[in-house]
Amino acid sequence: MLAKVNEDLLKERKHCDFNVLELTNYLDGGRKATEDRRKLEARVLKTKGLQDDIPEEYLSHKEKYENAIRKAVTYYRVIKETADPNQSDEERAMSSYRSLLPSAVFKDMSPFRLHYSMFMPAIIGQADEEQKKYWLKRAVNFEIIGTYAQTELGHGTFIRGLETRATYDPKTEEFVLHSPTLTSYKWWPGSLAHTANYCVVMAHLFIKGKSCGIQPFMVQLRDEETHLPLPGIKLGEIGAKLGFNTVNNGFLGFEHHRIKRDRMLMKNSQVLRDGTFIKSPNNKLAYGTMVYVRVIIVYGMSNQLARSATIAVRYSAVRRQSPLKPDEPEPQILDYVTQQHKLFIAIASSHAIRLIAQWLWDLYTKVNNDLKLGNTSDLPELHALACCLKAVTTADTATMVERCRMSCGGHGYMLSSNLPQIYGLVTAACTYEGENTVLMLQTARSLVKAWDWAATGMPLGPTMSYLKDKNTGLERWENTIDGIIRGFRKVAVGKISSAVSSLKKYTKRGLSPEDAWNMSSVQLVAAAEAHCRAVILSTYKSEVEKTTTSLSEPLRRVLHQLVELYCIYWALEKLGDLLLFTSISERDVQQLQSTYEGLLGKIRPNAVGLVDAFDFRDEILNSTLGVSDGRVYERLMEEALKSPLNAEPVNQSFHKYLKPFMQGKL
Ligand SMILES: CCCCCCCCCCCCCCCCCCCCCC(=O)SCCNC(=O)CCNC(=O)[C@H](O)C(C)(C)COP(=O)(O)OP(=O)(O)OC[C@H]1O[C@@H](n2cnc3c(N)ncnc32)[C@H](O)[C@@H]1OP(=O)(O)O
Ligand SMILES: Cc1cc2nc3c(=O)[nH]c(=O)nc-3n(C[C@H](O)[C@H](O)[C@H](O)COP(=O)(O)OP(=O)(O)OC[C@H]3O[C@@H](n4cnc5c(N)ncnc54)[C@H](O)[C@@H]3O)c2cc1C
Repeated sequence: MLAKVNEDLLKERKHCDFNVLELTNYLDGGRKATEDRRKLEARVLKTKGLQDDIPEEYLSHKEKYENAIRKAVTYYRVIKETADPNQSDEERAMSSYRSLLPSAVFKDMSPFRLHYSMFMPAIIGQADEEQKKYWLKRAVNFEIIGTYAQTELGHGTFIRGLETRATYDPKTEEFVLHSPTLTSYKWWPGSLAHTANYCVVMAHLFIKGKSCGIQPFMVQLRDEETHLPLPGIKLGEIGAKLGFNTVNNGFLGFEHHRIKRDRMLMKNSQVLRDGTFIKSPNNKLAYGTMVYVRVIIVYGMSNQLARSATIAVRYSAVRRQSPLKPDEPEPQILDYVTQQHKLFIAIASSHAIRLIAQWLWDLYTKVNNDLKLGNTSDLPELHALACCLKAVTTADTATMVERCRMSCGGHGYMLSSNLPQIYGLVTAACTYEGENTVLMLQTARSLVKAWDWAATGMPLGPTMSYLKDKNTGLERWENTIDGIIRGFRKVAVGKISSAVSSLKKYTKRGLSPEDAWNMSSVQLVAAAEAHCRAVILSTYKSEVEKTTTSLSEPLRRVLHQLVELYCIYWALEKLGDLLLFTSISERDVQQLQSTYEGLLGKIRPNAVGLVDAFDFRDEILNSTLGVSDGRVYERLMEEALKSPLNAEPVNQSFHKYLKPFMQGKL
C-alpha cells in the first residue's frame, strides 16, 4: 500500500501556479537531460550495497571510513558500467561534477572525491600529452586512485612557501623528494591516508642548487599489490574533523624518495635529461588545478543550497506552530513572513549561483582554449573572478544553509535532518581551495590595478569595465532592478576608490607598499566583495533574461520574481553602503521594503513547487525533514529507534554507575 502523503504538502502542490516539470527541465538544461539524469539515478540507486544498515552517524571513525570505501567501490563500479562508450577519457574524467548522486550514497562525502575533483583535473591541466594519455586512462578506469597534495602542516595559503623539495639528480635522471622539517609534511589531502596509491605532489624544484619554483609531480605512494607505503614514504590520517570524516584526509612525508624524471608533469615547465629547466610561459599555470576547482565549487554550492532549501521549505509546509490569531488553528510555519524571509532567499540564491557557475564555467572553458593557443591574456580576469565568486558563494551558502537548519527549529539540529552534515560540507569550502579572505585579497589586487588602468584610459576586462565610469556625482536613484545593479556598481567604485586612497595615505606616511596593503586590507576585502556582488546581481539578471525566452509565461514570471527578490534582499542587506555611495532615500528604502514583503507573498504559494522542481530524490536529500511525502514525524521516530541505545531497555551503565551512585555506594 502506498504511504499517504501529508495533506498540507498535497495542498501546496495543488496551489502551485507554474509547471514544475518545466522548471526541472530548465534547471537540467532540457527535457532529455532530465530524463537521462532520472534514468541514471534510478539505475544507480537500485544497486544493492549502496544503502547503510546502520545510520552512518552511529559508526565509529574507523567503521565510517570502511563503510564509505565499501559503498564507493560499489558506486563507482556502476558509474563505470553506465559510462557513455563514446566519451573520451577526458570527458569521462570531467563529467561527474554536476551530479548529486554521490550525496545519495555518502551522507558525508566520498573517499574518492579527490580522485575526481583534483587528481584527474591535475593530470589534464598539468601533464604533457604523452603523460596525460597514460595516466588519465589508468585513473579513469580506477586502475589507480589518486589525490592532490599541496598543503603542508606549516603552509596552506602561501604556496611559494611550501617546503617539500624535489631535487633533480642529472646522474640518475631522478628527482629526490624530501620533507626537511615537520612543517613540510603534506597535511590535509583527501584520500591520502589509506585510499590513494598515487598522488600529484606540489613540491619546490631545485636544479643544481637553483630554485625553479613549485612544480607538480606524479608520485606512487603505495605498492599496487600490497598497498603498503613505498620505501621513503610516510603516510597517515590527520584525525576527526567537523565534516569530511569519510574523506580520509591524510599526511605525507618523504625521506629522500626517488622518482624518475618523467614523473614531473611537464605540460607547462620541463626539465631535460641534463637538468636544463624550461620555464612555463606563465608561472601561474602551475596553479591551474586550483582555478578549475574554484569554478566547480561554485556549482557545488548551488546544489547544496538547493538541497537545504528543499528540506527546510518542505518541513515548513508540514510543521504547524503557535496560532497566529486566537481561536484559529496553528498555521504552517511557512506562513510566518520571517520564515519566508529566511527561506526564499535560499531558493533564489541557489538559482543565482547556478547561473553564475554556468557563466563562469563558460569563461573558464574559453580561457583554457585560448591557453592551448598560447594566449594567456584573459587568465588574470578569470583568476580574479574565480577567487571572489568562490569566496562570496561559499560564504553565502554556509550562512544560508545554517539559516535553513535553524529555521527547522530543534529538528534541524538532528543529524537525521542532514542539515548539520550539509553545513559541515559547505563551511569547509570557505577554507579549502584558497581561504576566502585570501582569495578576496587576490581579487582586490586586480581591482587596484584596474583602477589605475582606468585612470590612464587602458582597456579593462568586461567585468571591470564599469570602473571607467568615475562619475562620482550622485545620479538619481532608481528603484528598479537595473537601478539596484547600478547602485551596487557605485558602491564598488566607492569602496575601491576608498581602498586605493587608503593605500596612498599609508604609503605617503612612509609605510612600505606591503604594510600599506596590510593596513588597508579590511577595506580591500570590502571592495572585492562589493565588486563581486555587482557582478553576481548583473549576471543573474542578464542570464535569466537570456535563458528564459522560450519558457511559459507563468514560469518566466516566477523566475523573474526570484531575481527581483534576490536584488532587493541584497539592497536591504547592504543599505548602509547604498546610503553612503548612492542617492537612495528613506522613501526609496520604504518602497523597497514593501516590494520585498509583497514578493514574499507572491512566492509563498509556489514555494513547495519551486523546491520540488529541484527534483531531488529522497535518497539525495537523505533527510527525515525533507522527505517528499512530508511524513516527517514518522521518519523522525523511525530514525530515533535506530539509535543503538534503544536496543535494550536498561543500559549497562545503570548497573555499573548510576545505581551505585544513587545509592551512595560510588
Ligand atoms: C561538484 C559536486 C560535488 C558534490 C559533493 C558535495 C560537496 C559539497 C559542495 C562542494 C562542491 C565542490 C566539489 C569539490 C570538492 C573538493 C574537495 C576538497 C578539495 C580541497 C582541495 C584543496 O584545498 S587543494 C589546496 C588549495 N590551496 C590553495 O588554494 C592555496 C591558496 N593560495 C594561492 O592560491 C596562492 O598562494 C595565492 C594566494 C594566489 C598567492 O600566490 P602567489 O603568492 O604565488 O601570488 P601573488 O599573490 O604574489 O600574485 C602574483 C600574481 O599571480 C597572479 N595569480 C595568482 N594565482 C593565480 C592563478 N591561480 N591564476 C592566474 N594568476 C594567478 C596574481 O593575480 C598576481 O598577478 P599580478 O602580479 O599581475 O598582480
Ligand atoms: C576539508 C578540507 C579539505 C582539504 N583538502 C585538501 C586537499 O585535498 N589537498 C590540499 O593540498 N589541501 C587541502 N586542504 C587544505 C586547504 O587548501 C587549506 O587549509 C587552505 O588553503 C587554507 O590554508 P591554511 O590552512 O594554511 O590557512 P592559513 O593561511 O593559515 O589561514 C589562517 C588565517 O590566516 C589568514 N591569512 C593567511 N594568509 C593571509 C594573507 N596573505 N592575508 C591576510 N590573511 C591571511 C586567513 O585569512 C585565515 O584567517 C583542505 C582543507 C580542508 C579544511
